[in-house]
Amino acid sequence: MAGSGFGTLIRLSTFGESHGKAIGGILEGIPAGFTLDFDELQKDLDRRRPGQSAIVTQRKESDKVQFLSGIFDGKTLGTPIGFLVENEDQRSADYSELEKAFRPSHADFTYHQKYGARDHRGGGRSSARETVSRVVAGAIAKQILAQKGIRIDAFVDQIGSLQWTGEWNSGLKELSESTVVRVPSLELAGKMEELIREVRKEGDTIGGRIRCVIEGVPAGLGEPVFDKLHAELGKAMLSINAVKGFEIGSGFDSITMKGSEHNDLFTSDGKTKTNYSGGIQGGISNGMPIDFRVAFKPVATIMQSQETINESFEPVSLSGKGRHDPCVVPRAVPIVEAMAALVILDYYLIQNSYRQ
Ligand SMILES: Cc1cc2nc3c(=O)[nH]c(=O)nc-3n(C[C@H](O)[C@H](O)[C@H](O)COP(=O)(O)O)c2cc1C
Ligand SMILES: C=C(O[C@@H]1CC(C(=O)O)=C[C@@H](OP(=O)(O)O)[C@H]1O)C(=O)O
Repeated sequence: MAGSGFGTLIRLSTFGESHGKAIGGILEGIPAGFTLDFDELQKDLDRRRPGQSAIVTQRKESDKVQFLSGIFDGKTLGTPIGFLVENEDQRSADYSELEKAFRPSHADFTYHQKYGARDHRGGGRSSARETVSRVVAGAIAKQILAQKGIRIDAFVDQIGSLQWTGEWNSGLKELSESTVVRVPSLELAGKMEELIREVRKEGDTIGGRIRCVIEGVPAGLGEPVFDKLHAELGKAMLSINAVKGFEIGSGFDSITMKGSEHNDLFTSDGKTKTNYSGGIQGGISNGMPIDFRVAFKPVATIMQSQETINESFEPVSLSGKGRHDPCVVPRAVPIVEAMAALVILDYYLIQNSYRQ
């Protein structure tokens, strides 16, 4: 069945439900002979892990990855890399009401309509628990890209109406990662954390935005016309749970600009003075930083009573149970980086296949 695999030369397939035995994946196309840094990989998993701070879901998972194939003596073999991460802290009884009723705006209703059968425990396959596999695969891709001088930095730049308006440079990454929210400002981090705590106290949720900057990408990556680089990045980002928007470069602000303001004028080294294109023109990277933003909704499970319907479409009221994120963006930062890394490595290898 379509839907659980992503990519062309670098191809990730994932499996698993939130309250099943394990989550895992098969990653194909990783070149042979690459020495993996397993501590670095675990760091990315820890950045995504539930229970990492007081402002995220309190489900406690160790998220230790077990590699089953494709790696020998710490080096990739070029064969499929099979891996899994066990689920350790499911509390499935919290979800018994969801066997028959649907949470408004989660995926309970649509999974039921599509398959006529679903694992209602913790949202089953629709839970963002699945993204642990993306982070394992993306961390491997990110390490390979780093060796080629390509770095991927995502960070939170908005929660609710609190927005970071500073100038990004990769030197800010350490600062942003030192805050639980993952925003590059200590002052704003405090305000954002406070906002998330308040929202959680009200039993509610709030949305936010992640910006991602990819530096060191050579000109030439991207496959027009249907597989444009920004189209693939857009698909990768929109496949992440709770994502509602993707903007590259000037994005929706371009609507009100004139060509004379918006054109990125060349400099003598083939770069451009401005980067409204966000590093991609005609679906092909132009050598400038790739720069995009991803909008996340306030997620569905709220600890307040709401009217909904059951499987017979009768009205029932439902109040969220279980352990949930009041705001998902701090934990989504490594997921955005992982999906970006899978796309860039895939397109890098495709581009190399054109060259002798
Ligand atoms: C890191 C992360 C954590 C999430 N945690 C929750 C959560 O605790 N509760 C919840 O209702 N949704 C959560 N979501 C969102 C749901 O997985 C998502 O809304 C659901 O699958 C429906 O899909 P859609 O919102 O993309 O349409 C999370 C998403 C991400 C990226
Ligand atoms: C467990 C994780 O996050 C989960 C994402 C999620 C959801 O609905 O997306 C709902 C909550 O868990 P459950 O699936 O048990 O309801 C979160 O705790 C994780 O990211 O590892």
